[in-house]
Amino acid sequence: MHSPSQPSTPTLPIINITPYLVNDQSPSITERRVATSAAIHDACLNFGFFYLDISAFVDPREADELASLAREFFALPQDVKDRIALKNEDNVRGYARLKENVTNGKADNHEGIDFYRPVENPDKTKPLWGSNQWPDISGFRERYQKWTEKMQTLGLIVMEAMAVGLGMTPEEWKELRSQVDESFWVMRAIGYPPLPDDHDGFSCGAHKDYGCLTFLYADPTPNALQVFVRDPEIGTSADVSGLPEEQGADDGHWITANPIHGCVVCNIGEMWEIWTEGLYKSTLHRVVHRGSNYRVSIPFFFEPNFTAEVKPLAAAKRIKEAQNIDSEKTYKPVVYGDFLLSKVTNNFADGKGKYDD
Ligand SMILES: O=C(O)CCC(=O)C(=O)O
Ligand SMILES: [Fe+2]
Repeated sequence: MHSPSQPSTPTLPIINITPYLVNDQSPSITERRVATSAAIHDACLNFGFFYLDISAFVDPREADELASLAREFFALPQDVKDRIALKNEDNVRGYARLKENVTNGKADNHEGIDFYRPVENPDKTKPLWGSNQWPDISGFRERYQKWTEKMQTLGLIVMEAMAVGLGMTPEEWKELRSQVDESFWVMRAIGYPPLPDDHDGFSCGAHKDYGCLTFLYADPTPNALQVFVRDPEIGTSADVSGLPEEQGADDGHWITANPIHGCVVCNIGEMWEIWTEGLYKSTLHRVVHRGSNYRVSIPFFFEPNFTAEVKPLAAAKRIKEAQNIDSEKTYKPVVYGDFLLSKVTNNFADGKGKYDD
């Protein structure tokens, strides 16, 4: 029970995507779609995070299988895992050892494999332009590739639901869709051994996702993912030490986002901040896994096309004007591929990790 002086901990909304899956234009479905879109809009305004019930879209056992395959890979001897090391390729596709990635200056207590959208004419000497490296485990590549296809379809579905939530016209949605229909996606399989008490850092340090939409599947391990909820009323009770000032200045606190079977955790990345000129904010999150088991998570990052021009949307401007919301800062348009390239190259030069700004 909460004492009267303690604010109750908010929980992230659970939103079911089913109304957008059925091919039916009846008034009742339209009504349900509008309600789904309104719920996503509210979640993006208030949290930047929500649970998306996708059990009508994929069999949850498919995701469980991905986690088992990842577990099988992470259990291999170090030298076998290193055969698909990042440095064999373009430095972004492949395996990173435990503590290899650094966030906010501290080593992350996880290992992982990253896959990106395949490119035409791969050339591993060019940043981001290499080939994916697949573990030599039966069924791994096939199952993961199937997941990337499903998550790309889901990405377009959720984008459409968001377009409706923002009141976009069909023409505006068509234009936005053309910026994300060949998503330069990233998929990651992450393995988290328990965080030792004396580790100076986190399982995954606090960061915002930089792209468009993240669909995170995680195994059932509780008390691992934490989400920073802004709340100017409460003031900061959060440990934001070690964060860059622009990330640590907000008032709020950390809440735990435990996995819900049949759902992925969905959050918005910084491209949505540009599209909406800050109406939707991407939200800090981190992983603190102190349990005794080995945790596996599989985030899929649905990103804009490499050539997408990400610029403020008229629909978001209309909402801001109607509600007299001023922009706190100006959001400069970016070409997504250029943004990603400069992030990847700067980060290598500065010794920063993939989660750093
Ligand atoms: O493992 C998790 O729960 C979160 C991982 C994450 O935030 C990321 O890879 O961007
Ligand atoms: Fe993240």
